[in-house]
Amino acid sequence: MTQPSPPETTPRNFLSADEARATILDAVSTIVGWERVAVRSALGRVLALDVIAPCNVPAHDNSAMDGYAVRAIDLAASGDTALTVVGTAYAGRPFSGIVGAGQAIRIMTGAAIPEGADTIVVQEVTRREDNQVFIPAGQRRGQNLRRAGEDLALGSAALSAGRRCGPAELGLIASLGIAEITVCRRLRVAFFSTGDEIASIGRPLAPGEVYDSNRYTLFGALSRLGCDLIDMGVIADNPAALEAAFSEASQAADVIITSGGVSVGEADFIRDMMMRMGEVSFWKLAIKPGRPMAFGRIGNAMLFGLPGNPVAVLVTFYQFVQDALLKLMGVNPLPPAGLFEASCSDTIRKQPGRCEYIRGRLSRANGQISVAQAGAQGSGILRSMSEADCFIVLPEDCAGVQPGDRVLVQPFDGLV
Ligand SMILES: Nc1nc2c(c(=O)[nH]1)N[C@H]1C(S)=C(S)[C@@H](COP(=O)(O)OP(=O)(O)OC[C@H]3O[C@@H](n4cnc5c(N)ncnc54)[C@H](O)[C@@H]3O)O[C@H]1N2
Ligand code: MOO
Repeated sequence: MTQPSPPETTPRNFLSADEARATILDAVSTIVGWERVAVRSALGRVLALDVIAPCNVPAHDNSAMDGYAVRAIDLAASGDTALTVVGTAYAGRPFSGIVGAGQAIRIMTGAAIPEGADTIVVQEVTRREDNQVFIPAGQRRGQNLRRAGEDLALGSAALSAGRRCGPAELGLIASLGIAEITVCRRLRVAFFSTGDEIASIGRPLAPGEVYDSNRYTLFGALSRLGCDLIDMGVIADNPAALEAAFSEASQAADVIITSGGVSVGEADFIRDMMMRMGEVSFWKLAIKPGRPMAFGRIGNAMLFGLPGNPVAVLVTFYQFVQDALLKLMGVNPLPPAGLFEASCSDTIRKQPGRCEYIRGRLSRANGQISVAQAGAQGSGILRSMSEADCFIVLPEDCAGVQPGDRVLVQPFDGLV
């Protein structure tokens, strides 16, 4: 990996979301290491090598329809042509003879095209009388055939290295008869929460404490990416404990993600410790929520110090960390941001100068997609994050939104 060299920022020089994203992506490169896994275990994994087709798919020319396999040369230009049906071809049980002049074969979808035939006539347009079938004029030579290799040709790259396997990829690999493939090793991510006020679940809260939710949102986000997780719990604002945690994390993991203690407040231990142990820059981002963030490395591990506020954790994770993790995991190209435009049904007040990620809900009426705010937008309010199904992304220069204005929307879920 190249050394990260994030730009310096001052309170007057906030880093834009695009600059932060570009700096982070420049600083990370794919981890080294791969393993062989069975096809099903490849779900969510990233291909380390191209998958080269060891055979044609389909393996043989076959029929796309139930009907009759005929020779186009036998068919009259006008009127019906009577052909003699001399056999049947089923999927998996081919007709082994040759289709001669004036002959036809009854054929089922998926059955191999018998030798001699070059055209499939769908059964609905034909008329059958005993062993004779009448074919109307107007058939096209080669119609309703699926050619050998038309999906995947022998020797071609069926999938490229860098592709993350979803359901379609598993099916594609299986269609080639491949049982095991080579994928990048899993990314190891260590994460912990910081702060004296943060309590682990399972015990009553002492005065001034809050339950640790960040470790659970991060657990969810990281698990969905298929990372190997090293959950290091809650680390108190104590130099010795923090040093031990950062040291252990940097040796065990490719990436360290923390929450809390990156702003200018009382948690200076964490900032000092990050600075002392690694090359870390503290950024003020021109975004809301998620303004303070630390980025750099400790030893060989990349470090993302996310802000403590629970929604700020998720915003910074999805806007900056997730693509970096995907790049480290070997994903290439990275998925598009998935932004589209919708009509906003709310008034949203906003100052220019920072990009805001508003929790929104999409709806559809009369063929129009519109979006509304999903409730209170404070950066500690997880409830609206859970009720939202998208971010409304208001760019830096936006000075507010009126009902009916077009806004950019980033949906949380893709279809596949
Ligand atoms: N004078 C300034 N104060 C603050 C600024 C600033 O620029 N100047 N930025 C504000 C913003 S914006 C954020 S975000 C926070 C981030 O600060 P920290 O990263 O140092 O986070 P903490 O102070 O530790 O915590 C903030 C908030 O979040 C709660 N928290 C922390 N960890 C968890 C957890 N694991 N689970 C649930 N809740 C958590 C914590 O109790 C605080 O309420 O700073 C602002 N202040
Ligand atoms: O920017 Mo802070 O991350 O709003 O809460």
